[in-house]
Amino acid sequence: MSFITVNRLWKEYGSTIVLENLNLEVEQGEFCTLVGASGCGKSTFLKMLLGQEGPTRGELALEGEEFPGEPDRNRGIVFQRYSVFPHLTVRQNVLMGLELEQKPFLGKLFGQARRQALEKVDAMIESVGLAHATDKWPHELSGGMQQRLAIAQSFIMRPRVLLLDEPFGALDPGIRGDMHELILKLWRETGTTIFMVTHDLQEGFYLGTRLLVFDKVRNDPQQPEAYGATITYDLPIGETNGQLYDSIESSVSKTARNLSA
Ligand SMILES: Nc1ncnc2c1ncn2[C@@H]1O[C@H](COP(=O)(O)OP(=O)(O)OP(=O)(O)O)[C@@H](O)[C@H]1O
Repeated sequence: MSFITVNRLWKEYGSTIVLENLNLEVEQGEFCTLVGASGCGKSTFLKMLLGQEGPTRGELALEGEEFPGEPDRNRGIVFQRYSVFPHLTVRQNVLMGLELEQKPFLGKLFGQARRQALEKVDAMIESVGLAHATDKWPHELSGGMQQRLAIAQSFIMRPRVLLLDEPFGALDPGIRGDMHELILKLWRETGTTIFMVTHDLQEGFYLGTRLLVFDKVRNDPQQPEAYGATITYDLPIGETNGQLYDSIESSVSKTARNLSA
């Protein structure tokens, strides 16, 4: 049995078909990168993995069990725009998840439990390279630092599945390189299964162990909502040649032009 099974999965909103007939088996610890034209349903797929959206038809299973219909601590997400709490310091932002997990009603830890939690928090802050900024507020941090904080917030909860929705899309190229090394380090250390959406095919090839291309095989210009996207390529990284790269890029660009026409 695979860790994650996606079997004949469809997602529709009213008469709009967003995703059609997705089939996928993912093992624990894989790093899947998702690329595709804007509007092809990549974020919708992440929302289904998170439990924010349910399938219209088909099966989505975690270790053979139906995916929980609500987000839970097994699954974390990092968005492109910083999702940290502006009224909490770096340390408080990372501590918050542990406090809510252990004290769901009070949201506060005391004494020994708090000291133990803070040890973990400080180790995580160090691990993402923010040790010098522990007591700073989010507005005092650069974009890259805020994303480091969002990543720390997610990893401290030790999610089994981590969803990254264009997490580096708003960052400068130089900073993106540093973030790539950070995410690869944390992924190797934790063995978390990652799904990451990116618009950058090169980033997808560099980071993932597996590249999933979401694309529309059929497109009716008169009725763009009549057909959904599906997974047109599922490539183990390292076995891809330049010709295939060019053909993915041209197919995704063609769909992007159709969708924005
Ligand atoms: N709640 C909703 N109700 C109706 N339509 C929706 C809803 N959520 C998403 N959609 C539609 O589903 C399609 C896919 O959107 P989605 O955001 O998943 O695409 P995407 O591939 O992630 O795009 P991008 O790369 O621009 O973020 C879009 O046409 C969008 O309008």
